[in-house]
Amino acid sequence: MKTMIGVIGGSGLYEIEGLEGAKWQTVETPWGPPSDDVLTGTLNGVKMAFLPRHGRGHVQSPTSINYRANIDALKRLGVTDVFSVSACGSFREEMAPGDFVIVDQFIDRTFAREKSFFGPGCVAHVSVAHPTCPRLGAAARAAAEAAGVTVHDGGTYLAMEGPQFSTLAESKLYREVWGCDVIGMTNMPEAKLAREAELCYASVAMITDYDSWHPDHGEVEITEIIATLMGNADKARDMVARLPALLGPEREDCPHGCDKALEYAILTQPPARNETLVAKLDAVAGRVLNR
Ligand SMILES: CSC[C@H]1O[C@H](OP(=O)(O)O)[C@H](O)[C@@H]1O
Ligand SMILES: Nc1ncnc2[nH]cnc12
Repeated sequence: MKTMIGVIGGSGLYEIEGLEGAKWQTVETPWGPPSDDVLTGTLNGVKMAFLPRHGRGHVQSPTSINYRANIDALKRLGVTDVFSVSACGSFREEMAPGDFVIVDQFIDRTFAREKSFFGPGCVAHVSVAHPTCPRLGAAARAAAEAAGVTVHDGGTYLAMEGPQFSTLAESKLYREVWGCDVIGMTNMPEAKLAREAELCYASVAMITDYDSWHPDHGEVEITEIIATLMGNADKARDMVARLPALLGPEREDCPHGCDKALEYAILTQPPARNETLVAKLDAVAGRVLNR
């Protein structure tokens, strides 16, 4: 099977460079419009698709992002492997602004978002015990290190609803009691939806600030975040450019089973399925619904 790398660019990363045959493609999905058109092309012989999570010009808030449409659009285009790149606050002294963290766990505190492609008439339960793909995480780490970034391997991402940053009490709770490492507003339900869509998913947290817990840094200042974001985005583009050589143009089945997540997940029996919902699931779950 051919590899197609999908990159979801977070705050500060609204385009990538160097794609051969680059074109912005409009993708229609049954879940509504994605955040923006998708930039497609080829890099080192590997197909690529880039989607700015908030849209070019930063139009969508963490709550208004149509996460289902974004994941569906990437799947519909043929993406096999998704790298999420996000601006995050840090709960760890050693995870400093400018560093990248390869996230491998999440605590989902979001509450105002559509969290599943499935529902009445087609019920499915996938495992998200290990919500990221170790194979992609290793590639992201190698690519970021080659780009000269300080990388931390593994970390728990607290996904908050936003758009306001956390209170001091929340920041301390997430850090001291829940043991989280980074905080952001967008990786949930994105990671859960990627799993439902049988896409391998890795999350790279680009640290911009120390949230509000750090005694020497005070509260989160958006001006500081933006300054750090610009440097981080350059490093992220360098990292992304190195991914095709690491993954290669041909792909085996995922050794961790991300691409078979729906194998036994759908509980609704064929005669009881809702035809309208099943039709909407053509890209996401066609592999198992049409067999
Ligand atoms: C730039 S400050 C907060 C904003 O940045 C992060 O976005 P993303 O995860 O897409 O990089 C964070 O989640 C908030 O949406
Ligand atoms: N401190 C923070 N909290 C939530 N999202 C963020 N994105 C960047 N910094 C953040």
